[in-house]
Amino acid sequence: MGASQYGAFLQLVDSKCLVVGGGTIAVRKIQGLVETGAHLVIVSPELDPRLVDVLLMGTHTHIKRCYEAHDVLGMRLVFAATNDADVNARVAQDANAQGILVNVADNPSLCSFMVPSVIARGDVSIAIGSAGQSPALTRALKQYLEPLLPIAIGALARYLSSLREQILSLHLPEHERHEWLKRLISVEMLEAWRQGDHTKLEATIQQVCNQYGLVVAPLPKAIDEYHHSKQIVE
Ligand SMILES: C[C@@]1(CC(=O)O)C2=NC(=C\c3[nH]c(c(CCC(=O)O)c3CC(=O)O)Cc3[nH]c(c(CC(=O)O)c3CCC(=O)O)/C=C3\N/C(=C\2)[C@@H](CCC(=O)O)[C@]3(C)CC(=O)O)/[C@H]1CCC(=O)O
Ligand SMILES: NC(=O)c1ccc[n+]([C@@H]2O[C@H](COP(=O)([O-])OP(=O)(O)OC[C@H]3O[C@@H](n4cnc5c(N)ncnc54)[C@H](O)[C@@H]3O)[C@@H](O)[C@H]2O)c1
Repeated sequence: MGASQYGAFLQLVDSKCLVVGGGTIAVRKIQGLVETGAHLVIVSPELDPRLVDVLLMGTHTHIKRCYEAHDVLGMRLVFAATNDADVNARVAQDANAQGILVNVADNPSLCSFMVPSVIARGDVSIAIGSAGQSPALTRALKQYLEPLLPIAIGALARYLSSLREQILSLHLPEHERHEWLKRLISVEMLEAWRQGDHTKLEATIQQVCNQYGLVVAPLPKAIDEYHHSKQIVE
């Protein structure tokens, strides 16, 4: 079955994003934004104390007043998260008039994008959504899937990325290159690695790399980190 909404991961470094409102829901949206490198402008007469640390980072701004139409100008994304439905609807209208993507916390029909539930492990993440049908289901699904994604999967991605760079630098014919890169990891290897058995992954990587005379770094530290993170989680 196809999806009614289009999934995408946004690159927001140095982009200005507006959050209208400074309560519980604004805090949640902001927590998901701070690590992206976006510059946040928060317009709200009141501010949840949890946002004090965010402002101390020095790259974000708080404008202590009610929303005004010009606040949306120059923004990449806009979040309407006040507890006033009329204000949220106005924010949506103003953002739409400027062609800016807008998220409206209390009205899915006014959203031009919805915020997914995210399982994040460094650069590896899973985003889950229900097109606004049931945020509670979305959140439960995240909790259900979370144990499947070890914390060290981010480190494994970095390891595979360095191998991939080496392979790309060999300038092999496209078909051969793709075959190689696909052989480096599979569902079976991932599952074994997740269970703490890294031999399959190690053997395949060695075999593939030896074939082309590539020097492989010793066993990915990711494996050690995996055991370590497992101990922390358990
Ligand atoms: C995923 C997550 C991301 C985030 O917000 O960061 C998110 N909602 C989360 C939790 C959550 N939200 C609500 C509950 C109570 C249970 C329930 O209502 O089911 C719970 C569960 C809880 O809190 O446990 C209430 C709620 N939510 C919306 C409305 C308005 C409406 O539907 O009319 C109301 C009713 C307010 C009221 O009752 O008046 C609307 C939206 N919420 C969305 C996202 C978008 C659709 C996502 C999707 O496609 O599923 C959308 C459309 C717009 C948006 O906000 O982007 C985050 C989980 C984060 C995490 O933990 O991982
Ligand atoms: N999307 C979701 O996941 C979700 C979940 C629960 C609730 N909601 C909805 O989100 C909305 C916000 O909920 P909340 O718990 O954060 O509310 P809240 O009362 O904690 O915060 C509201 C914030 O809006 C600010 N505000 C009010 N009028 C404003 C204006 N004119 N301009 C700028 N800021 C203004 C207030 O100062 C306050 O900081 C509610 O409508 C709620 O129903 C959404």
